[in-house]
Amino acid sequence: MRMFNKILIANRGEIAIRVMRACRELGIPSVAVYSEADKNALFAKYADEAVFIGPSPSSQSYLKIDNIIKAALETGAEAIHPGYGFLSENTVFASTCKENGIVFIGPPSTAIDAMGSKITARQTMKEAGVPIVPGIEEGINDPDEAMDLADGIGYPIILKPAAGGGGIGMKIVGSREEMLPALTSSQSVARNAFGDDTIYIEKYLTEPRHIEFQILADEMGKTIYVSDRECSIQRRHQKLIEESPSPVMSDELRERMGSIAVKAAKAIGYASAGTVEFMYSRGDFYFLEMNTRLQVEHPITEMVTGVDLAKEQILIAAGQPLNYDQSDMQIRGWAIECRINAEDPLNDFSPAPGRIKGYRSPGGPGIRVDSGVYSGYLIPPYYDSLISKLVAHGKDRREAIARMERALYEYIIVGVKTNLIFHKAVLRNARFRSGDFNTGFIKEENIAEA
Ligand SMILES: Nc1ncc2cc(-c3cccc4ccccc34)c(N3CC[C@@H](N)C3)nc2n1
Ligand SMILES: [Ca+2]
Repeated sequence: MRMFNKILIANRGEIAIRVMRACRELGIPSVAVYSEADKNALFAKYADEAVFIGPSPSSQSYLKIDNIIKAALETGAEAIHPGYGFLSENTVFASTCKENGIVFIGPPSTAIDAMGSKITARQTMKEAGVPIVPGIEEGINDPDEAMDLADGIGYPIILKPAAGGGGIGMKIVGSREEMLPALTSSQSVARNAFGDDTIYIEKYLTEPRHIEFQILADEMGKTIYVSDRECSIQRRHQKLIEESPSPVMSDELRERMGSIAVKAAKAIGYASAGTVEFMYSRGDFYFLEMNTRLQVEHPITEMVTGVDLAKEQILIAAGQPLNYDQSDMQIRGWAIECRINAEDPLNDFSPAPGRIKGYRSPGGPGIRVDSGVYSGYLIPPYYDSLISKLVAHGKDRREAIARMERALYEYIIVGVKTNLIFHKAVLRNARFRSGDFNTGFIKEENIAEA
């Protein structure tokens, strides 16, 4: 088993520090890459080495494959961890690493490709026996054909761009009469957003829950599910509060969904950490998509299982067999994560960068804060507005909620607007506390007026 001499983290902020912590615990030196705007950032100071890779805009720094490869070659880093976002699901980057003799800490690029297009993903899952939402597998372009297919599926249906994600260009269609205008508008949105107006149709599930399964797979094909996560508290497809396990989960359902998630991963020859997303509605669940990267919300899985997912990714990439069997995955207690963003709740939650003048993060029993900021830090406007992930673990959901509320009130961030007030409002909301919610929660509960 080869262990890397040095790992370069091709990311920034909290996730860069998270991966550097795993490196440090494994005794592996880390290399940070930073842009102009991040020259004073915590992650650049935390690493053993730091390399400047370009101007502030992501397109000239964190997305610039050549600059990152050059930094790895110059520092002699044998492996690169991409984190999430940026190049983490970019197959050209994964292949370029390989061509330069650098290990990409993540799945084989063939697995990333398999999940890249929603249509091929659906077809692959269907063949693997993974339940997918009733619909059609190939894209449609002919309106008349679309009308007949929609009749076959039964309204309401939802139109989805094949090349897209994050809900862009999706249209819910309630009846035959609405079909044509909806198809035309969905196609034009898809053409503008993705340069590809291929649309496919699915049966519309009314306000499903978003439940996802963390997967770990080694390079010999051994694959396990680690824990389930409930991610239904979202605004415009941005997750805000996640928890593990899901309030609707039972041992039986977990075994059923987990085994399907493992089947999905095996069908594409997956290796590393990955997440299979499902939509859950009235006891039925359907494959939504697979994320071929470590996700923002991975800490809640770590808190209830004790598995260090970033470390496991590194060991897997070094060719090690999985340290765990499925029977080792036991969920202990409950964990909740709140994404603390620098955004203005009174201005439609738009990003609100600026300088943090006062900062004190919460602590005490069951609290974990994964943050990339400090007092005096200037939050740049070029990247996402994530300040930190506040995670609370308790012996059960009630204690996890009580600890999260305590931590939210302890959290001091002065000088920038944040969504702390929004999280406080959700945590005290009766429907949230009952666990009986779905992806329609934010709209229905009008939390935004917190
Ligand atoms: N057939 C069918 N029925 C209902 C759906 C409802 C949503 C949806 C809509 C709104 C918020 C969501 C949050 C998490 C998961 C799904 C959603 C949905 N999404 C939203 C973006 C993309 N991840 C898939 N697809 C759906 N597909
Ligand atoms: Ca995805």
